[in-house]
Amino acid sequence: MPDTEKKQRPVTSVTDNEALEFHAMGRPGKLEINATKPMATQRDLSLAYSPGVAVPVKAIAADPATAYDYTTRGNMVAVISNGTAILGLGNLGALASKPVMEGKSVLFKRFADVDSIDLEVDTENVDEFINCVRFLGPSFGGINLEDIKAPDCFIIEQRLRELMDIPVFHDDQHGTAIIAAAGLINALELTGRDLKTTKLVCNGAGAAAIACVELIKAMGFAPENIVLCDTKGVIYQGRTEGMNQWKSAHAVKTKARTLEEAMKGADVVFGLSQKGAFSETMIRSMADRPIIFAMANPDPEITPEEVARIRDDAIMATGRSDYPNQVNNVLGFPYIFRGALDVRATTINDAMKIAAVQALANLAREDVPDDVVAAYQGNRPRFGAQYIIPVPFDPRLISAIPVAVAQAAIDSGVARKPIVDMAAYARELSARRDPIASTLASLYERVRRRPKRVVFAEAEEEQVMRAAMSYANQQLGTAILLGREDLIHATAERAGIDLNRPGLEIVNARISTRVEAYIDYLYARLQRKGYLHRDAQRLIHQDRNHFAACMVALGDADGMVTGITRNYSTALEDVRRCIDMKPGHQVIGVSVALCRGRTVFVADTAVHDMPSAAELADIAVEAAGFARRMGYQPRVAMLAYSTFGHPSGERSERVREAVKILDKRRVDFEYDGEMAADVALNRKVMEQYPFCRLSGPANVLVMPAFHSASISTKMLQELGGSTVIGPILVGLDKAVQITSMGAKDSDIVNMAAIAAYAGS
Ligand SMILES: NC(=O)C1=CN([C@@H]2O[C@H](COP(=O)(O)OP(=O)(O)OC[C@H]3O[C@@H](n4cnc5c(N)ncnc54)[C@H](OP(=O)(O)O)[C@@H]3O)[C@@H](O)[C@H]2O)C=CC1
Ligand SMILES: CC(=O)C(=O)O
Ligand SMILES: [Mg+2]
Repeated sequence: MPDTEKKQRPVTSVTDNEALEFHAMGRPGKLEINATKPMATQRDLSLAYSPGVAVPVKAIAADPATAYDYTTRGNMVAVISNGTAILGLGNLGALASKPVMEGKSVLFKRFADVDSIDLEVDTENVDEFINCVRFLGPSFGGINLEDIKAPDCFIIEQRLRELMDIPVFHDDQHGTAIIAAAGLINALELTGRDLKTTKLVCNGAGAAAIACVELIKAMGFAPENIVLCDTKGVIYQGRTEGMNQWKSAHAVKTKARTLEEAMKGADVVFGLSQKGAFSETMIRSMADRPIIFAMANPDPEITPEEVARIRDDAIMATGRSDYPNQVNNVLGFPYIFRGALDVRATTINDAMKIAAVQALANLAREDVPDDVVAAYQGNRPRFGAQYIIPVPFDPRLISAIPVAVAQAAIDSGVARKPIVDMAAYARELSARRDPIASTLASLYERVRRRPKRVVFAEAEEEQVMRAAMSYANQQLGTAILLGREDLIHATAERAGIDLNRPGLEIVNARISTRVEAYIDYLYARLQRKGYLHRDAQRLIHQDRNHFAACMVALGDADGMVTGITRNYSTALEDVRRCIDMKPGHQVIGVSVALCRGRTVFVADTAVHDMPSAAELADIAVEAAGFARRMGYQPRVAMLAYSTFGHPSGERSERVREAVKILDKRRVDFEYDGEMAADVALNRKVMEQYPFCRLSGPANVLVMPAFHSASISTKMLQELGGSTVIGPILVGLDKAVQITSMGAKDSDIVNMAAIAAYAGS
């Protein structure tokens, strides 16, 4: 495969089954609603509901602006669709659009901390749709229209903008136009082209296409240099078939009648139409250094691999996250609404859109921070053909785009609550982003760049096999399936998994040529610990954990995952017989709990039952080191049931002692204790102890003993709605991870990736 083609290869792929299981697992769908105020006591209810609620009701009636102070309105956006143009899949109806709309809602939350709810309106009648939405203004700070077909979307958006006093923004139009324009500015710069003389063909003349063309014309593109095409071919002056007023506004004088004719010699082509609409002949006929944005989702008009096969001078972008240069409105809508909501804008106007375009284009020209380096395919992305637009995981987006949008809203007079200190606003925005998702993305990316051989010790189990397949599919390396071939094949057949694919390898311990080497290795380690040679033989022949751990110990695999069929401590004992701890380290378990945009590391959740003071200090050091490797500045709280001496007790005394040991060791991270969990996690409660040395709420919690660590993380997961990853084993000399019994395939893949990462 030529290098250019390799560079364009998608780096992740998911199967249809995985996609369905992802949506079905746990609570079906991708969203839930949580209360933000306590709802426990009679008093809480009296405040939240009758009679207390009457007070804000009257306040809002007297002054509607106070709705932003007393309700969710100011941070709440509705994602509304009728499903008439779902991605590039066409008109599949309101109900079928729900997964996409839920997806947009979670992206609002994930990227910009905007709360959002999806509303699917089951009508194709424009007036009915408008009448349904126009009365929803009091509920929301903004309306994000999505996947509504042209030309209905133009009428709907225009009328709703006139009827409502909050931003109404059709994402497929303006979101797409903003991102495409930013990418185009940069691609033109890279190819030395001038906006005024560049020739562009846009295939598609619907919502996204018309908005893109309008925006770039507003930015100075010459109207006569843009040719629009739709299913009937070129939109030329005088055409009557399949026309509407929005298409007519962009009709040009040209002899070209087909897309193929229009694309001859074109500098730029935008695809906002359908999968496969561009042929190799069309791409070949374009000018030198062509700019190709194939933006149809989920499958582009032409794939980067196809383009790379025929030209090596193209700048290529798609709407997908698994190729370089993702031109997708996900880079826009969360941040544009963030900025608009924060100044209580009445609308999102052209000045705000152009500010977003400039901010995005500029960001791609700056040096990228390290977390983007890891999250991007290949090496440090530098402004160039493979990097014309920031990646969605770029942590700078959350401050750069909303600030630009908010400033433009203020300057153009549509902000109801101008921001005075923009620098402070930018800092606040950065604090809204939790780094864990980009950290995990970087971790996966780093493994992808140096793929690893990970042995899945319990490959006869279905969820393990699924995880192994996903590991291979995501190009993280080779997944070694350890088990008996006949049983592995039987499990695969039952699960409908095709084992005949690259990246999967079966190792049968019974017939492996490495058995003797493993037995010798194990016997040498255990002979002075009461084990006979035949005990070592038995362990290697009969126990897959020992076999797998020896594979890792002797370099036949880079990492190992186990834990589904055996309890944690047994699996750990098996592994420890074969693998030592890293010199100068302690083996501990760290669990990563993600809850409502906040991440905390909890230790030791796996190894030490009743740690001594010295062991607690070691645990703090290991856990802080791990948090740092995951991209956090550790603030370690040494937890107890007491806080700074009250109430006193033997267990707390041990924690206090651990703090003194850390003092003596002069460690290079923040720590303090002993303290109760609320003091550690709640800034207000911590303020009652002004001498506390932590500069903010703790993000590393060292538990006084295994039982409290285990109980609290399990409660967080079951009752607190947290996602808990781990326990992740830290401090072993080789990369081994143990999942909990009953872990899901996605948990196992995470563990395999973490093992592979540690082994890199
Ligand atoms: N990357 C991104 O961020 C985004 C990508 N898109 C993608 O753009 C595409 C269009 O979406 P949207 O504008 O919302 O949908 P619309 O339904 O509003 O418009 C679709 C347009 O595409 C035209 N079209 C469809 N198939 C072809 C074809 N084979 N050749 C030429 N023209 C064709 C239609 O022509 P006609 O008018 O003759 O029916 C119509 O003009 C989708 O694939 C969508 O996924 C959309 C938004 C964002
Ligand atoms: C990305 C998007 O919104 C679309 O393809 O419709
Ligand atoms: Mg869309």
